[in-house]
Amino acid sequence: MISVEDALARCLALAQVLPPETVPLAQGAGRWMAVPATARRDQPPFPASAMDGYAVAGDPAVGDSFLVVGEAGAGHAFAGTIGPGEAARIFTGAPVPEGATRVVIQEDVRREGDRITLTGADGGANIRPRGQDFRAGDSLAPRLLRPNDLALLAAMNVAQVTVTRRPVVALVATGDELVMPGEEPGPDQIIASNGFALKAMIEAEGGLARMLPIARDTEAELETVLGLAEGADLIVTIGGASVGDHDLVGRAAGFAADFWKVAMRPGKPLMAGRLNGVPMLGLPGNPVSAIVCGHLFLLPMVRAMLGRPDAAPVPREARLTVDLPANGPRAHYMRARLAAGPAISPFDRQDSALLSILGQADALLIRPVDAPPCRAGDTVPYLPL
Ligand SMILES: Nc1nc2c(c(=O)[nH]1)N[C@H]1C(S)=C(S)[C@@H](COP(=O)(O)OP(=O)(O)OC[C@H]3O[C@@H](n4cnc5c(N)ncnc54)[C@H](O)[C@@H]3O)O[C@H]1N2
Ligand code: MOO
Repeated sequence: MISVEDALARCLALAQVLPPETVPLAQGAGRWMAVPATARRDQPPFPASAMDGYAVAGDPAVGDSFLVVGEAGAGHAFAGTIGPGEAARIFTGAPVPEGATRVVIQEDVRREGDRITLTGADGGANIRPRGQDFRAGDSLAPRLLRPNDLALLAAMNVAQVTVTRRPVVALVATGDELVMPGEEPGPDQIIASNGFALKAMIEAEGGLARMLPIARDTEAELETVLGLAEGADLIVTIGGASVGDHDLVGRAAGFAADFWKVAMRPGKPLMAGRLNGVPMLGLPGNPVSAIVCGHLFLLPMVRAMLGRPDAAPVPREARLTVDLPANGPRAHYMRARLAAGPAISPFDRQDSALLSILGQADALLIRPVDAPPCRAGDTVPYLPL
């Protein structure tokens, strides 16, 4: 058995960064930027009014009056200059005319014909300086593109964004006992569940998951289904990783193992290697084992293929709420719940078949190999789920 750290390093070494591609901005959501983007203009490109009102010069006081000599709207500048005693009607987003130094909001003005008199003063200049948001040449560093980033890129006049090609991950569930949700299981069958969590996890990270048909427990069928994974950047099998007579994944034709078995709980039978040259991760079948290994190894591989520098999970720290006994020779990733503090409470039941517990968990409390007993109040590492 190898350590979790060694297993992760080996998984990351199997994952190569994929090539970039250019997509229209409207298709950029959830994609990983491959190179920085550069603003092509200042924003705002001119001093802009922040309010509806009147643009005036100087530092006027209540009671002062001005002649309205023109109008500036968003998209329609006033070409003239504002001199002493003059004002321009102005609207939010409009370029502030030459000579004007502040915008008096219309609530602070009485208008009679083409004259205005100040009745109040909100005190602000109400002018957004040119380039206050960003300047031409400013750059946006690579990131997973969220909706806010797309608006920023659009404002920068970046119409297309260069992103890493999405890693295509083929998911192959194995086992005679499995049927898909909605099908009628036989008396000795269960519903295949793990692939649904893994697909959602992969896609939330910017990958594309292809769920292949369930492979029954014969070498021939496993080979057929693995053949359908052609074109995938990463093949992920679920189940059939352990030592039973029907655990066939490690013996699949074309599979060259890099490692098998990791000193961890859950997830001991994890394996990785290449299937006919394509990186392959063999997840254990127990639902919690498959999903925990998905967080610890599969998502880091997806991130590495995207070219993300932050591929490996980074543990955080929380205060333990209960005493825990010494840990054994396998690192334990205990399903746990976080509270304010943060405080962390492991669930009493840690069987790796319990999806109902995983559903209530929002963290994995990490108990390192051979960790001594812990007391309530001790600081412990965890990974958020
Ligand atoms: N003698 C030993 N037996 C086992 C060992 C061991 O070291 N020695 N390891 C145990 C551990 S730890 C795990 S984890 C499991 C993993 O075994 P496999 O990867 O071979 O998984 P299966 O046997 O195929 O399935 C285990 C369990 O999970 C259910 N399963 C499988 N796939 C799915 C799926 N897609 N969705 C939902 N549930 C699934 C399957 O029905 C089994 O109940 O081995 C232990 N045994
Ligand atoms: O360690 Mo196995 O991965 O369920 O319980």
